[in-house]
Amino acid sequence: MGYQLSLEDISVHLGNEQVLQDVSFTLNAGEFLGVIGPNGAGKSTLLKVILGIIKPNKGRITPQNKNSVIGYVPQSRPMDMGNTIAVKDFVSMGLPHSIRPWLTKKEKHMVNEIIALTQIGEFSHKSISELSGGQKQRVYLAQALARQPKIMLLDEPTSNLDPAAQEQVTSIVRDTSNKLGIGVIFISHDLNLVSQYADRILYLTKGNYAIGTVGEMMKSSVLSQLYGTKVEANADGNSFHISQSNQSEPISSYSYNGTE
Ligand SMILES: Nc1ncnc2c1ncn2[C@@H]1O[C@H](COP(=O)(O)OP(=O)(O)OP(=O)(O)O)[C@@H](O)[C@H]1O
Repeated sequence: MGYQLSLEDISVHLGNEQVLQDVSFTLNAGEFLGVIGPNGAGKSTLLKVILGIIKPNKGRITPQNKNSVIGYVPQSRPMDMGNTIAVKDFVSMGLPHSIRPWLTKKEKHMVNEIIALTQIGEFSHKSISELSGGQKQRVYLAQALARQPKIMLLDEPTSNLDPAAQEQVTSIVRDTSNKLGIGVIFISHDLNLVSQYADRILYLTKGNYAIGTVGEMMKSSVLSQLYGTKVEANADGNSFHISQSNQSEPISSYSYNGTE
């Protein structure tokens, strides 16, 4: 059946706010879960709870002691300007700790496989500071994969990237998840992007959430509950236009190629 991560009735209060309330879901092996929601909804808090950085006020995550199986990819940002480490060495730094200053044949083989999977071979001898934003994100992904994680948490890994690079990074994550059976939690502000790749979508708003396939999530009843106002979703072929009943302009429109 593979590795599963289960959250049961997770609630988190921060300051005076109820950020997460009774959130429950199971992430299956090889599943890609897209997490969307407005600013401050609790998306990063959810990842921090899974990472064990924030202790929930209520609820339980199983299995416990899971840090050795988690890979983490941060938000893309202009950084590493002075990072002169070669890409290949940077990826190798993700390997589980070893006191040896060299790589075994098996480790070298694994690093090469990951480099191929994340499509970073053509610049693997360059230094990090010479790469574009999209190339860097693939390198971070590769380093996280070197830990041989069972699940990957990605916190807006495609923000600040151009549309082509966003597509490339997300599709590589999808392929990797399929090939290695890794469960993925992928935070994004871009419903268009994640709905093309995700098996399920978790939509968070402060203190509320819904989870389901893209088709399930786009039902008027689900959206109305999340936005706290009546929302109409009209399906015309492969696209949806979501508009608030009292406004003429759609608040969100998107297309997707998924099937229900
Ligand atoms: N350490 C903290 N103490 C008090 N409140 C906090 C703390 N960390 C986060 N919060 C609050 O919790 C809420 C959720 O924050 P979180 O960063 O999880 O949201 P998010 O959905 O990831 O937002 P964004 O899309 O802006 O990244 C916000 O209202 C934030 O102000």
